Amino acid sequence: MPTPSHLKNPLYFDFRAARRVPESHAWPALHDHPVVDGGGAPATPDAVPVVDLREPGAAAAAGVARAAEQWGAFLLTGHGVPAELLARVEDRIACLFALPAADKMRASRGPGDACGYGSPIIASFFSKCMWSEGYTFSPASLRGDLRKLWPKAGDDYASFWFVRADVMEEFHKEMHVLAGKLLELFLRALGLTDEQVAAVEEERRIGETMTATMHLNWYPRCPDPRRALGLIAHTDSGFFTFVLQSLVPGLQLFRHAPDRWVAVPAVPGAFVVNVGDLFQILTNGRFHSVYHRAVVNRDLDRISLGYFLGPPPHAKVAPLREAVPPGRTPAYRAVTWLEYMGVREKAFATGASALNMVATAAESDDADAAVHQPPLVLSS
Ligand SMILES: C=C1C[C@]23C[C@@]1(O)CC[C@H]2[C@@]12CCC[C@@](C)(C(=O)O1)[C@H]2[C@@H]3C(=O)O
Ligand SMILES: O=C(O)CCC(=O)C(=O)O
Ligand SMILES: [Fe+2]
Repeated sequence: MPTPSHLKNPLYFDFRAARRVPESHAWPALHDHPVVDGGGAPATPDAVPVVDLREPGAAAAAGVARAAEQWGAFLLTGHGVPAELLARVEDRIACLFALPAADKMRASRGPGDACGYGSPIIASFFSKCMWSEGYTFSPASLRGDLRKLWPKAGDDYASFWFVRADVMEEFHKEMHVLAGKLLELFLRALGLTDEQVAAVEEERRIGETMTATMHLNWYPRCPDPRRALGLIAHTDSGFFTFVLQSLVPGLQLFRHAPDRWVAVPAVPGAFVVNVGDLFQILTNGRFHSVYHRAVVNRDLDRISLGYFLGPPPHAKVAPLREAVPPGRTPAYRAVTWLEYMGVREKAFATGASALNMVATAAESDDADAAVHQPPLVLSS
């Protein structure tokens, strides 16, 4: 039988055909820290915090404050996005990744592009490859992008994404509203009163201008999961991220004292919320971004969706006045998201902390980015 053409494409690593993990995909130092279960009884040291949006305002705000200060992440339940919609979204994602390689490659993310198919941006900073594929897109322009990528949608691809873009659009609508609610809750969690929340929005227009980007991950089952890595340890760079993980767990959060990876349980219908670096800056370091990674599985494919919220790329983000203690200088200088991405790229090259690089001189000694992250020793 002739080899299907996509398997001859040297740019495409065919995870399905792999019987072992080649050197190109084998990561050193994956097991330097133990992995513990984050699904234990609430309030035990390793239990990932849960915030239920059905709780009365003050209780939810207190839960968010605790989680964002101590973990930089939490499981969000009671958020109101229908389980049935989430199931359709997961189904759409699975269909996308099941497309023939040639179709996926057609959407390849080129160097310098923010959106497209392939490995995420962070992969380019490492010489090893990750055991995953991804697709990044802006939900605001999804239909147009799909039309460009797959112009034949509607006939050849009739059963595929384009005709079902409505599912992702419906999801985006729900998430956009939820993101606004969560932003407000985060501000209340910082201790801002209703009036201060309104004044911050009036002055900074954070909620009004917040942008959303979606990144879908596919982690194919892997013949030797102890040697491979689905997604390298990182912090998300924006304000905050909603992660929807399938029923196959794989997301791990890094925790100190003692250093360990906490495996986030797969809770049906829940989102994981990650605090990102720009939110650490906005909150003057009160809420901290979370270092996390995704591991792979021997028997099961895993998919996840990241819904990333952040400022418009050229808007300056500086610590909120209300978050800076009286008489102190802000802990970080103002940066745009684009500028910060550049700083992070340099930080990856030198093993430095990007957050420390944008800390103000007066505060950089106690800016706590490095405290929450293990050194980046994985590049080889
Ligand atoms: C909005 C974004 C955040 C992200 C870069 C991006 O422009 C789109 C993809 C996102 C992602 C997903 C995987 C991990 C990550 C570090 C990456 O390389 O691409 C994040 C980026 C981020 O949070 O900086
Ligand atoms: O797959 C996951 O659970 C995490 C994904 C993630 O961290 C990301 O897309 O930034
Ligand atoms: Fe992430």
